Amino acid sequence: MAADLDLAVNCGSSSIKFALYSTETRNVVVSGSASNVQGDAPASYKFSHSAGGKEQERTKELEASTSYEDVFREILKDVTSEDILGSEREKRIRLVAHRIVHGGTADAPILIRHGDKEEQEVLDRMEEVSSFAPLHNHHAMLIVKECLEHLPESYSVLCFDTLFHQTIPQYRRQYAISTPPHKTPVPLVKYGFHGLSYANILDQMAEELGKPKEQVNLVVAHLGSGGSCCLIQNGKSTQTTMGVTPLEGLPGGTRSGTVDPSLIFHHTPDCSETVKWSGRDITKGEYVLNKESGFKALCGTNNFGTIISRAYPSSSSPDDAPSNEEHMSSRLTYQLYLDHLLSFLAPYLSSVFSSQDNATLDGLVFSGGIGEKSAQLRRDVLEHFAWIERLASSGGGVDEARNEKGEGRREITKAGSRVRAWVVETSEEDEMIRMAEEELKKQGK
Ligand SMILES: Nc1ncnc2c1ncn2[C@@H]1O[C@H](COP(=O)(O)OP(=O)(O)O)[C@@H](O)[C@H]1O
Ligand SMILES: CC(=O)OP(=O)(O)O
Ligand SMILES: [Mg+2]
Repeated sequence: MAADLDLAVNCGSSSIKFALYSTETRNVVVSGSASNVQGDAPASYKFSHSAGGKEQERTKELEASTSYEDVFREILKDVTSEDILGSEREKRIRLVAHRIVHGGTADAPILIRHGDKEEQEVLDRMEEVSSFAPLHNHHAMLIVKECLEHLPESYSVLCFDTLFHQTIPQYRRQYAISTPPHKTPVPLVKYGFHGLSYANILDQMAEELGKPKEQVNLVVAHLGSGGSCCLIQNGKSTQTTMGVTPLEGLPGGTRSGTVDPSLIFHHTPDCSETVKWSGRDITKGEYVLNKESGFKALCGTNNFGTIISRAYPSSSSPDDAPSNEEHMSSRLTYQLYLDHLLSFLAPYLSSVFSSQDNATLDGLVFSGGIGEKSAQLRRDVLEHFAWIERLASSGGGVDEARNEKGEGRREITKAGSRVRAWVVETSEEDEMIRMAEEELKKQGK
């Protein structure tokens, strides 16, 4: 049997999402995710696959100390087992599309296969970039190596989050800081991340609106363990909140987001010292800002669902009532997050409305784990922009029923709204497979 499946592997900071696609139909054959990877609780994964016309689900809880690459090894073994892929097992995999958060200066995806003469050079180049996405790149590259070695017949395609943001103008990429005296692995400018997600959301919204991508204007909030916002004008990224690394912008589960840069020298005066994290050295400053900050530092948990339920406890379940301390710290975390989010969304919306060539806002999109699941956050954001509807006497604003109850991709504002808002379930995996297949074709493989 010829290789008839493509695998997408999305290494997030706390999750590994994966999907196997049929090369012929692009239908998803297996899809799943691991959560709590490298977290405090033991990692677990689940996936579903169709067998004999029926959807079947498997789940597995792993030991607390399981490393990132061991979580992936378990998943690969399970997903390619004989009862799922038949006797050909992993030989059926034609290519693996990998999400690599930081691509450095790469301006296209990179396609490699075990034994290619460029293999080591690509791995070395990517390792150099690793410290610019400390929660992501190193782990993702370990998984690339694992796939190169254990799936030697398959191509690996590195799909970079940074590619989508190459259209951001130079004056927004540049930081107002002197050039360092030493050579850095990549120029110290804004790169931006979550690009695979933004590209997928743009595709979905163009389809939803029945418009060519080149005419679509969106303000997108991708809110997961790490969150960012993106301004998309005429189908191109023109601004985003993350920077030279994924630390800038919004706070996340364990990330500080933007803080006064001087803060770290007072908080952790020895910040250039290194600490071991996940088998490698990172500076203490980066460790504090990436792993000991964010929601976790503010209120003790990095789960935004828990934060909302503690900040706004329901009177119908008094048994689950949070302690006063949990309630107060969660409320503060929620208010801080909402405030930071609004401080990025407001200027993005105003950029669209004040544009000289195309001032139509097609949508304010909520996506990522938090954006897709938190109706309250979406409502609070939209209520902040209700003055636009009042000024225009549009009668628009949030549609409570669709915001609270709906499923999947949907508009959550009333007819006539000037700020039309949508929930879009992003699929970085779909975008990676599209990108990887295009690259394979381009290279005539
Ligand atoms: N019911 C919920 N309400 C709000 N946020 C939630 C809920 N369930 C999960 N989340 C948040 O979604 C995040 C995961 O989002 P996701 O986009 O999958 O993350 P990743 O950054 O790992 O790709 C979790 O860290 C959690 O904070
Ligand atoms: C770039 C980034 O923060 O990715 P994720 O949200 O998947 O961790
Ligand atoms: Mg993610």
